[in-house]
Amino acid sequence: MCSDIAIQIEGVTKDYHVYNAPVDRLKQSIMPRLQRLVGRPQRRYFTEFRALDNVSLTVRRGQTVGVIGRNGSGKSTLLQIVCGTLTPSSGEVRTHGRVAALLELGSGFNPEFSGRENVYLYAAILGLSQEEVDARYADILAFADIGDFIEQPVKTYSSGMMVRLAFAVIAHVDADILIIDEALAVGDAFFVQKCMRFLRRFMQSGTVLFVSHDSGAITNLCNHAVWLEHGQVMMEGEPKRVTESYLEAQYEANTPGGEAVRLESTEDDATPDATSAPDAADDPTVPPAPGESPAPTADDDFHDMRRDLLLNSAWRNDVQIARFDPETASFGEGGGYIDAVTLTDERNKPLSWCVGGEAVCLRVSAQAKRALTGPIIGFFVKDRLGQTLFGDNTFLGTESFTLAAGERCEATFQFRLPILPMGQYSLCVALAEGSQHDHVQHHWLHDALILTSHTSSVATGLVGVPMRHIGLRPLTRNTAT
Ligand SMILES: Nc1ncnc2c1ncn2[C@@H]1O[C@H](COP(=O)(O)OP(=O)(O)OP(=O)(O)O)[C@@H](O)[C@H]1O
Repeated sequence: MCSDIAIQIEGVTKDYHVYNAPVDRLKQSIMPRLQRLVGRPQRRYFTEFRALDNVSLTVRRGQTVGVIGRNGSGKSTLLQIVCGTLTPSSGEVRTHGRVAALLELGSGFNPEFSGRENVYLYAAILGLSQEEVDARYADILAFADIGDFIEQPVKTYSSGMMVRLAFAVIAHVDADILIIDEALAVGDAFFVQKCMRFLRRFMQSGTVLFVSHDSGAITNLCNHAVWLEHGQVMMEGEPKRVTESYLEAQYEANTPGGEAVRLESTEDDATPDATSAPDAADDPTVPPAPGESPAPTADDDFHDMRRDLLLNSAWRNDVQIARFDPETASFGEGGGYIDAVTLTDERNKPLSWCVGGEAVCLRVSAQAKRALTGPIIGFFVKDRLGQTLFGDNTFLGTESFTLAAGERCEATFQFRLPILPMGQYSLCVALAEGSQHDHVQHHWLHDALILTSHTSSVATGLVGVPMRHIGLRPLTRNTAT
C-alpha cells in the first residue's frame, strides 16, 4: 500500500442475517447441517439485509474524514469493519498504522474487569508494553478524571464514565489512526472541551475517521467528507459541498409536497407559564421569568426589533452561566494569575442566567506575581467543537499599562451577547504580557465559564446577531385584477 494511505477500503459489502424469530437463529445453527447429512436441500431461516454495498474509500495520512448519513445508512457498520470488530461479507480493508477506536459505549472493554485492568488490556491489544502503560498511567487517570472508580468493574460505570475512560485511553496510546463514532456528544462540557483540545492537536498530524449526524461538526473538523445512503457512497469530497448536498436531500425528504415550514408563533409558544419559575432571581437553575427583561442600558435603542416578542416567547435565548471554578484546566508562565471571572449585568450584578442579544459585562481580575509590563487580558468563547466564535482583549488602548508585583487589576468587556444556538459553550480567559502577536502567556484558563443555551430563536449559523431592523416591502404591485 502506498505510504501516503492510512485506510484503504475496497469494495466492502456487509450482509446481516435477519431472523424473524429467535428460534430461527437456533434452527439456522442446527438444521442446515442435518439437512446436508440426510441429503436434503439446505434451507435458510434468515433473510439478508445489505447494510453496506460495495463501498470503496481511501483515507490519506493526516486527513480527517467525516462520514455523514441518515440513521441506518451504514456508518457504524463501516467503522466497525475498519476497526476489525466486524468482518465484511466481501471486499477488503487495509490500515496502515496503530488504530484506536471510540465506537459504541463500552465496546473494547471487558465489563468484569476494573478500569485499571481495562486500560492495560486495551493498551496491550494495541501493542503497548506494560512499561509503556506504567509510564503514562497517571496521565490516563488524570484525563479520565473518574477518581476511585478506576478500581471498580467497568460494568458499574455510568455511560459518561465509560466515555471518559475510553477517550483517556485512546488519547494516550500513540495511535496513528483514530476512529470515532459520535461518542463526543456524551460527557460534561469540561470533558468535551478537553477531548476537542486533544482531537485538534491529534489532527495536526494523525488520521481521523469520524462519524456524525452533525453537519456542523463535519464541516468544522474534517477536510474530507463521505455521505452514505442505504449502504452506498452517495457523494464524497469537500466537507462543505458534501454536507450541503446531504442537508438539501434531508430537507427535500422531510418536506412532503414541498409544504412550507411553519414559522409563526402559536399561542402556547408565545406565553410560556411564568408561574413555573417563582424564585428565578435566586435560583441558579431557573431562568428569569418571561418579561423580566435585562435592565435597560444607555444603548438600548439598538436592540433587536423583535425584542419584546422574543423576550416573552419560548424562543428567548436563555443562557445559563456556571460559576467560575479557579481549578479549571490552565497553563502559563505564572508571572500573574487570574483569580476571578464573572459575567455581570451593566450594574455589576453577577449573572447566573442571561439572555442572548442583551448587554452584559465580562469582568476578569488578575494579580501580578512579578512586575508586568503591558499585561493583556483576553477572552474568547468556543462552541462544543472547540471552535472560536468570538472574543477580544485589552491590548489596543492600554499599551502603557503596567502592574507591580502583588498589584491587582480588573479587565471589563461590555458587549451585547450574541444569540447562541442551543448547546454548551466555553469561555476561556488569559493573562498575557507583550503584544497581540508576540507575548508570554502567564495564565490561560481553558473553561473559565461554561455557558449553556437552553432555548434559542437561532438554529442555524454559529451565533445570531440582534437584528435592529428587518423589512419586507413590495417593490412592484400587480394592479391588474
Ligand atoms: N447485527 C445486525 N443485524 C441485522 N441488521 C443490522 C445489524 N447491525 C446493523 N444492522 C442494520 O444495518 C443498517 C446499518 O446500520 P448502522 O448501525 O451501520 O447504521 P448507522 O448509519 O450507523 O445508523 P445510526 O446513525 O442510527 O447509528 C441498519 O438498517 C441496521 O438496522
